[in-house]
Amino acid sequence: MSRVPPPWPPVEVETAHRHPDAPPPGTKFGPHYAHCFGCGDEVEHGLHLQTEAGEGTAIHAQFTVTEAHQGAPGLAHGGLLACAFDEALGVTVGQQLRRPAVTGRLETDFLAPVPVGSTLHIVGTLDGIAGRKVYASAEGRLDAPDGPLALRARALFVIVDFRHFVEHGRAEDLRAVAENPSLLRQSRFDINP
Ligand SMILES: CCCCCCCC/C=C\CCCCCCCC(=O)SCCNC(=O)CCNC(=O)[C@H](O)C(C)(C)COP(=O)(O)OP(=O)(O)OC[C@H]1O[C@@H](n2cnc3c(N)ncnc32)[C@H](O)[C@@H]1OP(=O)(O)O
Repeated sequence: MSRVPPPWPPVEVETAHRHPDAPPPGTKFGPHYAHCFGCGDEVEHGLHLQTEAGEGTAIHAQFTVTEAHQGAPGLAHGGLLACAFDEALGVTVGQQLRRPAVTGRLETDFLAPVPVGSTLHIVGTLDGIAGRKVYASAEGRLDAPDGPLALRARALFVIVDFRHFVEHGRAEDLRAVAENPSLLRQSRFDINP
């Protein structure tokens, strides 16, 4: 099987520029939602991905693989690694463009096994924008920002209206957020605008 990936981005794009209000490099973001599996601080066995703004459109993210994240004995489950990239790239798009967006497509190349106890260092960047379509990609390295390359991911995010979340979210969870807005750890998401 050829390992040569198809052209990326797959369509003609404009350069994606960071929004003037995007936080400066070094800003730590914290979780965006307490119950988010990728970053939430109230999800016991979640990924607890830590994210921080980088230069340009980059985001730096890290998470440590725990026993709860195993697929094979002592190795991270591939789906959870893909989840980490979904989250990291979602933060890249959300924070650098300051627009709500959801994942339309996510592809992941698993280049090396990721053992329990290792810390994955992810860098995500924006690759271009075409209307509502935002293309972003990321690399993940083992145990150090310049450690061995373990994963690569590419994703299409689609910019949506905030109504997307209100119309599709389960009513009791939306109610819980309305009653306790601090569950949205970053107050930018207003579920009742
Ligand atoms: C002031 C604001 C500040 C914000 C600050 C933010 C701070 C917080 C930071 C960060 C937080 C975020 C962290 C989250 C991280 C995790 C993210 C996730 O896991 S998201 C959940 C999983 N994804 C879904 O549940 C989507 C489910 N899918 C849908 O709802 C729809 O399919 C949707 C919205 C993706 C598209 O539906 P349509 O009806 O709106 O639009 P259509 O026309 O179908 O698609 C638009 C374009 O995209 C292409 N497209 C869509 N899906 C595609 C695909 N799979 N492959 C290729 N192209 C696709 C289409 O072909 C179309 O392209 P053409 O405009 O015609 O050129």
